[in-house]
Amino acid sequence: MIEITRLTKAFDHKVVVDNVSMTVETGTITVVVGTSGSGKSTLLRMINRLEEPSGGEVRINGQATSGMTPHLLRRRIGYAIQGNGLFPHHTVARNIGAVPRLLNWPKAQITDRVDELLDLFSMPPQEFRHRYPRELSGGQQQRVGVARALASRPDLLLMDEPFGALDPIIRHRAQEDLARIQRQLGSTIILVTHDMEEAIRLGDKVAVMDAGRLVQYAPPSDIIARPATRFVGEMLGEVDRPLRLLSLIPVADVSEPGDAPGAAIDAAASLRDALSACLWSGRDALPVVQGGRITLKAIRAKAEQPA
Ligand SMILES: Nc1ncnc2c1ncn2[C@@H]1O[C@H](COP(=O)(O)OP(=O)(O)OP(=O)(O)O)[C@@H](O)[C@H]1O
Repeated sequence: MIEITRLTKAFDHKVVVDNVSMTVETGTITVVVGTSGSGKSTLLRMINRLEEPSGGEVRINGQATSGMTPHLLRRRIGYAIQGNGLFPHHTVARNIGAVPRLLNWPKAQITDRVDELLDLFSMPPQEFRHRYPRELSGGQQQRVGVARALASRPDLLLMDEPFGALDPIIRHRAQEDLARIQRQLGSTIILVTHDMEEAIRLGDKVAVMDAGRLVQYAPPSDIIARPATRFVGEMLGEVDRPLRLLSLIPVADVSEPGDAPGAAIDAAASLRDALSACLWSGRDALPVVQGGRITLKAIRAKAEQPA
């Protein structure tokens, strides 16, 4: 568990992170979202002490980071940034193995870990292990950057706009990869972005920052249904709110017994996908692959503004 208590940072008397408190549960993804200059990166960089707090504290599994040696702290915390920060003259394997090497892991264990991570990121080790960063696409470089940050099985992974440089299609795939890998490894991740769509898609919890303050910290469905401030509402974009809400709910939650004509939809698909299929094929209900059906009426009820 990561406990952030009254964390504050001022640069030349200007407060850029203002009294932020939040608790991040082990094995979850927390996404910090806000406009440019709201203090997101500074908040993140105080967690691994790339910036020293002006006030407040961070505890990792009960231990205050202020009492740890910064470079030892940073070996326990993975850090992935936009543009991946890979060493250009080192192979993929050497890049991924950088921290385990610093920690003096035995060579065979490092090789196994590198191959395991490459497999996990769908990059066959035989093909990619010996390549240099320039011999990879932007999306592959980004995956290697994340694999490197995860290599030593850190207590925590901090990610600062990790997908910022990717085009929308690759970006979506990278987000799906990260969500899958996080579930598989049970990692604890704090990710910074200015993209609310990304925050809602990835976060178990979303932390919204406005001018240095944490204005809402809640699961995505709460953020959408009950934005705490006008600023949070603006970040969401009023028009898309029902669709965003539907994208968080699986078909399985509102399917019912009964039949419907035409192609079936998977129970794990979102209500947004189901709505899309209904509209596109002109149907009022769809059969569900695993049995039962999903109706337009049930989808609509879930998209209405909560009372
Ligand atoms: N080393 C520094 N010295 C002085 N001011 C700084 C320093 N680092 C950040 N700031 C200021 O602190 C404020 C918050 O910056 P920060 O990078 O945390 O915001 P951000 O929300 O991550 O923004 P962005 O999305 O643009 O990266 C900004 O006004 C920035 O200019």
